[in-house]
Parts: sequence; C-alpha cells; structure tokens
Amino acid sequence: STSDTDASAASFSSSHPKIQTLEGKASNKSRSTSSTTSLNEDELAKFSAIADTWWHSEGPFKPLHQMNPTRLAFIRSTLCRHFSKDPSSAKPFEGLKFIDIGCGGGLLSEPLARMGATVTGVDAVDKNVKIARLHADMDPVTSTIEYLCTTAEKLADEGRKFDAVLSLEVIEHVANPAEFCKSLSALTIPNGATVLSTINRTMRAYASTIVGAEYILRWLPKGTHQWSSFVTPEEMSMILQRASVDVKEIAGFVYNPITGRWLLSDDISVNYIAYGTKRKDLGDI
Ligand SMILES: C[S@@+](CC[C@H](N)C(=O)[O-])C[C@H]1O[C@@H](n2cnc3c(N)ncnc32)[C@H](O)[C@@H]1O
Ligand SMILES: [Mg+2]
Repeated sequence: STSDTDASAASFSSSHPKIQTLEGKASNKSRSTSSTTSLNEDELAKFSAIADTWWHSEGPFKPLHQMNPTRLAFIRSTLCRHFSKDPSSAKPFEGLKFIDIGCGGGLLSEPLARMGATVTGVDAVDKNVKIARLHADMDPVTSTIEYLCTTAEKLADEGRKFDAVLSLEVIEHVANPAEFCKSLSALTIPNGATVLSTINRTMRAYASTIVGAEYILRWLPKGTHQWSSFVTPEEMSMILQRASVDVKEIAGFVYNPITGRWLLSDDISVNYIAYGTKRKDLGDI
C-alpha cells in the first residue's frame, strides 16, 4: 500500500516526507479511513520488545512517567475550559467519553479515569494492552477502562465517537501522520477536543531526544526515535486543520535536569503538546 501513496506524493512540495505521502492521499478525496493503515511494523516491534517495563518508573518509559504530571496539568486546564468543567474538582471529567490512542501501558488512561472520564485505551501492540489491563485491574476506579488492541482508523470505521481524543507521543511512530489525524478527527464528536503531543523536528530536538536521551543518558533504547519522523508544530496545525480540527493552544515541555521535573513553557522547540477543537462542518449536521 506504500507504492501508490509514494507515486501520488511526488507532485506535492511539503518538506516532510510522510506529510507529502499524505497530501497525495488527501488529493484523491477518499473519505474512507480504512484505505490506509497507521501501522509501522518496525515501530510496533520496538514497543512490543519492552512492553513489560511500562510501569517501571526508572525503565525505558521513565521520560513518560516524569512528563505525566506536566502533560496532565495541560490536559486538565485545556479540557476543563473546553467542556466548562471546574478544574479544581476531583473528578472534572465525569460524564465525558475520552479515547487514548496509542495508550501503551495506560500511563495516561489511568489518571484520566481517576479524573472521572469514561476512558477507552487503544494500542496496536497486543502486549501493551494486556499489561495495561492487568495494571488497571488493580484499582476499581481504573478497572472501568476499556482497553482494545486496535487502531484509530478501525474504530473510526466502526463509527465510534468520543468527546475528546488524546494521542500522546504516538504520531512520530505512525506510518501516515495526516491520515492518522483524519482518523483521530473522525473519532471526535463535532465541537469535541483533540490533544496530541510529540517532538519537534529541530536540531535541538535531535541533540536532546536522540543524542542525549538515547546515546548519552541511555534513557531510551537506541533507535527509539527517527528525527525525520518528528512533526513540527506548523505541520501538526496544518494536518489537523485539514482534518477539521482547529489548534487552539500549543505548549512546550522543558526538562529541568536539576529537579528532574518537566515544566510547561512557551519553548516548543523540542517537546510540545497541542489542543484543538473539532469543527462542526456542514457534513456533520
Ligand atoms: C511512546 S508510546 C506512548 C504511550 C502513551 N501514549 C503515553 O504517552 O504514555 C507510543 C505507543 O503508541 C503505540 N502505537 C504506535 N503506532 C500505533 C498505531 N498506529 N496505532 C495505535 N498505537 C500505536 C505503541 O505501541 C506505543 O504503545
Ligand atoms: Mg516517541
């Protein structure tokens, strides 16, 4: 399925190789999300190999554990504002259906459930979903999470809809970022919310997330990230815009090596998170 997209991509001039592929796809006006897959088997194999370490706070997923309070602060503030909920409430997301695409071991799904959301967690790697299920079952609050081994595009084709669709640190691992965003959008109700986080395609990101985190600090297994798969905030905004999602807010995450904490920042040159709203297009009415 890659050769046809490669051929049609040739006429587009975006600087991002994967986005070029998607532009080509978008031009054939196909509304079906099942025509392409978001799966990149090489990427999935990397996550499968370390699936039993999801909940080891000092293991390969240490950066995600460390980022969790920071990204949850962003999610709490943007989504409480979006859904007119009280951010100081213990369960602000009560009554809302959230889906966490590429949930891994459930590092995000669990706190969202604790904040009252009805959560569906989805991952393409079966082992991840099994680990997530076992971990969530240890607590009655998180045992309510629905975990599925599937993809955003399959669920979109099934017509599933959610108030908010979240996908953190996943888009840089999928086969087709723009098609992936279309699937995320298809899963979102009109006027619903979308939250994505990833790594910017800058020299600073290369230095810190690949050279620093993989080769010097050895936080992440070597080969975890490909610089060329990183997505700039401009590209993210553009592909979401074309998928009927308007980006409303973007924040950076900056690591403080002294405290070991991540802070929300205006600096989006390395790690960043974006919140957008699904347009209510004429076709949805
Ligand atoms: C870096 S982890 C992020 C996990 C989680 N979102 C978090 O931030 O804690 C990326 C996850 O995305 C999953 N993944 C990669 N490609 C996927 C796809 N096309 N569809 C669904 N999940 C995918 C991987 O199996 C892995 O669990
Ligand atoms: Mg990543």
